[in-house]
Amino acid sequence: MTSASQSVVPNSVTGDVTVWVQVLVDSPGAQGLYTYSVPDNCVVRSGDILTVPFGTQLVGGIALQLCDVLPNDLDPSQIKPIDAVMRSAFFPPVYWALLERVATYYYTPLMQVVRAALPPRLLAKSQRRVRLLSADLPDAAQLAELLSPMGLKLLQILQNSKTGDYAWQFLQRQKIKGLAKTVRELTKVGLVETFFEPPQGIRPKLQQAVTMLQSSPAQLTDRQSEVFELLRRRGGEMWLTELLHVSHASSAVVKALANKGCVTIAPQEVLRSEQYEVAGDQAKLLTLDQQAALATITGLSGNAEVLLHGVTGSGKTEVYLQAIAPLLAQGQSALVLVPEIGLTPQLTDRFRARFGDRVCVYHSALSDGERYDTWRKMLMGQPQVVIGTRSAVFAPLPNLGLIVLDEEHDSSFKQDQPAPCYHARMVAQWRSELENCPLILGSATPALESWQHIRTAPVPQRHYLSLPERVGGRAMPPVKVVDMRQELIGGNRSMFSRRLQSAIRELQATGKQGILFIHRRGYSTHVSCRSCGFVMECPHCDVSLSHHQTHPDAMSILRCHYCGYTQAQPSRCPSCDSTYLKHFGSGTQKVIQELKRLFPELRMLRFDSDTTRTKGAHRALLNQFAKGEADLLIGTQMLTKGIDLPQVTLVGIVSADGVLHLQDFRASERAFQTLLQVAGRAGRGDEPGQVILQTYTPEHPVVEAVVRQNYAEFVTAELGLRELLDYPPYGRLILLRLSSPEAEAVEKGAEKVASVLAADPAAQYEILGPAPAAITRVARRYRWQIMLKFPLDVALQIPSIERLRSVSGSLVSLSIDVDPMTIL
Ligand SMILES: Nc1ncnc2c1ncn2[C@@H]1O[C@H](COP(=O)(O)OP(=O)(O)OP(=O)(O)O)[C@@H](O)[C@H]1O
Ligand SMILES: [Zn+2]
Ligand SMILES: [Zn+2]
Repeated sequence: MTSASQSVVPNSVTGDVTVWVQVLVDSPGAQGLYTYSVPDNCVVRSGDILTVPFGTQLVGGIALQLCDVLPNDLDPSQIKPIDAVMRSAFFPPVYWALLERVATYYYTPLMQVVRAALPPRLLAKSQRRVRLLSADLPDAAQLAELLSPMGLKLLQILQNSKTGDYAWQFLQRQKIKGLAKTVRELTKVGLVETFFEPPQGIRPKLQQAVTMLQSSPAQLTDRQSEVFELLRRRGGEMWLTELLHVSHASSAVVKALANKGCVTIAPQEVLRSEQYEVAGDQAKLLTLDQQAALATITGLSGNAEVLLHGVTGSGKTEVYLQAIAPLLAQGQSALVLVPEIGLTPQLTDRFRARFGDRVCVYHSALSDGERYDTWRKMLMGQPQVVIGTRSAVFAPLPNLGLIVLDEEHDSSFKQDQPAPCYHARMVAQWRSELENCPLILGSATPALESWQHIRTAPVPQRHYLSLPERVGGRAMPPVKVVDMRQELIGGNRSMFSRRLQSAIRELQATGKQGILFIHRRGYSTHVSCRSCGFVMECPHCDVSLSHHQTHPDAMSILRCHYCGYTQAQPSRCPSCDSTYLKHFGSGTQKVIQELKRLFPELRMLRFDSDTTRTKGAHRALLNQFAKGEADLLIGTQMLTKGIDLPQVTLVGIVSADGVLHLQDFRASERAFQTLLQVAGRAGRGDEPGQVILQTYTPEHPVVEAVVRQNYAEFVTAELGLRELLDYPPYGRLILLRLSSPEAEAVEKGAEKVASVLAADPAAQYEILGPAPAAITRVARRYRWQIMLKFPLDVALQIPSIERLRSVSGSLVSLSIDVDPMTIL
């Protein structure tokens, strides 16, 4: 594939030079680019959305590249013309350059990247229609002279349409010879145009609107002038339903106004978006550290990268807000990326309070219709702030002035599957280069990669900015470690230490609130037989089943967190028939049951992916908690981030061990980040906070680092270990994942792929594996992997994927993960 960035050449058809266009075709059968010719009367630019003939169909496509020489293996007589230009200059050229870069770096076909970037079904099922442009046609004699017989026939058909338009497929059935040519003929003389109708379900939503036409019409009835007056006071335009509702008038009254020529009633596009209501808010007086950071950021011009390293509660968000405000005033837009939807409500509220409806939210939990509308709003080019998760890094914002990645260390910025397995931080770096705008990476616990990237290379465009203290001189909450082995020795068999219990009791007494962090959702992590040791496992995956039980009398359910398999818990051990099945480990549900037993009065809210599945559930739960409707918020990973509630004085970590003992070279880094983030939720208001961290391994270096809350110290030690092993950020990785329903096929396939990799003369990598994945079977597929370790500063070059796929065998699927984050 060739680069689209060099191809902003408008089609200048002069003389007999034929112009060819290379098109990215949106059809499941399409691979790579296809060449079409551009008909004489047609102007194509790269970035246009086209329809092209493909096989027996007409499909959507995107013009990537224009050329005036045909690749020499192609026969000009075999090349078909494009059918029509549906939308001109839909995408700016730098946008294409970005998508191409993603495709190349992540070894993914460009069309797949396009699909990841575009809202769903934008091209896929769009329907092409033809419409009459004007009702006043020239007279019959003139038309007969102007048009071919087929042209006349088409015109007649369209005139018979009530709406003046017909679907292409309908017209094809009307026996018009050379429909495409005929439509072009009519287009050329300005009688018709073709357009894309968005797919069903995501077409623009229309609603009747009433618009005032005169300022003070005479001769109205009392009722009519009342309604008219109301409309005028509301700015002269209202939705019909709203006007009827507010004025208590009947639609006959409004119709009468329309008949008298005072108003029009016409359908208008409603842009669907999440409903919200927030009070306005003003810029805060910055602390000295914030001021210094903001001064650097606003002083940047063009491409630059900033690491904003601010401890939890140091006011990073306020810096983003004040950095964005002047951009909007200058007509530029900003993109703010956040890791998870769970923490967007509070953040989006803050942005909306400051910038009102110039804020758009874009994430995968929106309905297709909402996503489509948000896209349209973005493309309209008004200065705006888009807040979104990972995929919003592709938001087509014209005139981008700044990109912010909040909580940049978070692993949910990386897409694990499907391809492209991109990291939004990487894509944001490219985008800021291509758009020539600054990028801010914000975190209390920066990723080692980001820290190393900014700190080591003394490049003028990279800035390290620090906010070492909390706003308002608030203290960081002290972290108290409780050794759970000592508790056991002291006779406490509960999962709550005496210290945590008394802290919870104190919460209740003083009316404060607390957050309890548990590593796992569900009830317990696994179920096994005390008599024979049998562990209940998923029949489709090599993992143990988790036990779920919503309340003590509810049925016990076993669930696989990898494939969703669910079964009732048997009453006897399937292996030895004993009745001694026991639950091990504690999930959110078990913690809640235990707390209910210890503190019958305690009001609790559970916040994990089980309770936040429905739309708006995050916001509802957080609102309830913020309003003081519960004493304790109990949840998983999700509540480590972003929650900013001044009344929270206690954070309890029920067991740090689950986070500490993961088997991956990033385990320590992740554990440190998670624990420090969750600790940071305490003491953000006027009352000081405290953190109680329970563990069986208090001497673990990560626990010690969390107690000292010293990022730099932790990072220095951790970087030393990484350097010894050439792991990132001292080397780079590509993970090849193979899977198959056949155990033997995947093992053989992995070995063959590894031997091709080893035989590559250009190889600059070290091969680790092939080896079975840590979880060797998921959803009935056996999994193997091969890790390639590259030194820094060499290109991540591997043999072609087609080659690797061809040797891996037909039963095996192979995917490539560049810079993998999870290696399970
Ligand atoms: N200059 C300021 N004056 C007064 N209050 C401020 C100021 N800056 C921020 N705040 C408030 O301090 C609180 C913490 O700020 P913010 O949430 O932005 O911190 P943060 O650094 O993003 O924290 P975290 O990383 O923990 O999410 C917020 O309630 C915010 O409104
Ligand atoms: Zn048993
Ligand atoms: Zn399973």
